[in-house]
Amino acid sequence: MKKSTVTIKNLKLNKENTNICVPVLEKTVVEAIKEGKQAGIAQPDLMEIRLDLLEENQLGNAQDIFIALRGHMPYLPLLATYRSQGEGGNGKMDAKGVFGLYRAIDASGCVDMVDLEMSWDPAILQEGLEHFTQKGVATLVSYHNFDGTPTVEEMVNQFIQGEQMGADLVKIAVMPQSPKDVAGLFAACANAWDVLTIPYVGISMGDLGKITRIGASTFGSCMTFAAEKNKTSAPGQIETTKLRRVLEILNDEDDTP
Ligand SMILES: O=C1C[C@@](O)(C(=O)O)C[C@@H](O)[C@@H]1O
Repeated sequence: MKKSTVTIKNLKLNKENTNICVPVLEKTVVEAIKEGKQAGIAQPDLMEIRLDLLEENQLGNAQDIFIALRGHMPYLPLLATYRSQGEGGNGKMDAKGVFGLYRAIDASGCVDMVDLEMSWDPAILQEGLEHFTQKGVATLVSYHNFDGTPTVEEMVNQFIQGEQMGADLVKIAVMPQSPKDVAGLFAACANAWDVLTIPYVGISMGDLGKITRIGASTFGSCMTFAAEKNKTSAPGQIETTKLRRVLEILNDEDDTP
């Protein structure tokens, strides 16, 4: 059953609310715990642990990051992401390996959401979606293109595909080559507003696309990725506290003179 709002703890993910997600990008479990606690001070709405950036010998203990951060910030939803090299990350494992890693980490009981790439082997992607749905872990199906921006129609189709696969949320992050591409991403989100039931995330990356990290709230994108100072996981990310301020100005109904 498709839901228009995904609720995790006090967080509501839907097109009426834009939430700030801050990624943790460290090489070791110890550093990731330290950085996660530090990033939590700016009070993001969600935290993403980028497992693909951990050194390989750290992956066996990756669940300790989730356990420690849950203990430190019990209210904060945690997203597990292993971004493959093909989609702009550092991950070398195939979909089967990533599914296994997510399952191992989920044994901690501290994972609220997992990122599954649309480019995964379809059978494993389906298995992953069913497995985590059954476990009550939210599934975010994602598509990234660091080279360019597909047509509006293609992006809308990707949103629709994510919903049809049975994901709880769907995300696309694309690279603009022109202002027209940025407008295209906004157009795809505006269309998703009408045709999609599940919550969605749309990002146009780089300096050119920065406006989409702010304008997300106007176009129904339920999540925008921010960064700790000098710790961006993708080009164009804005610092958490600065982004929060801008979103507050945009969303403050009493602020119009
Ligand atoms: O998918 C995304 C979005 C992102 O690529 C961005 O552009 O903000 C950043 C990644 O950490 C995250 O997994």
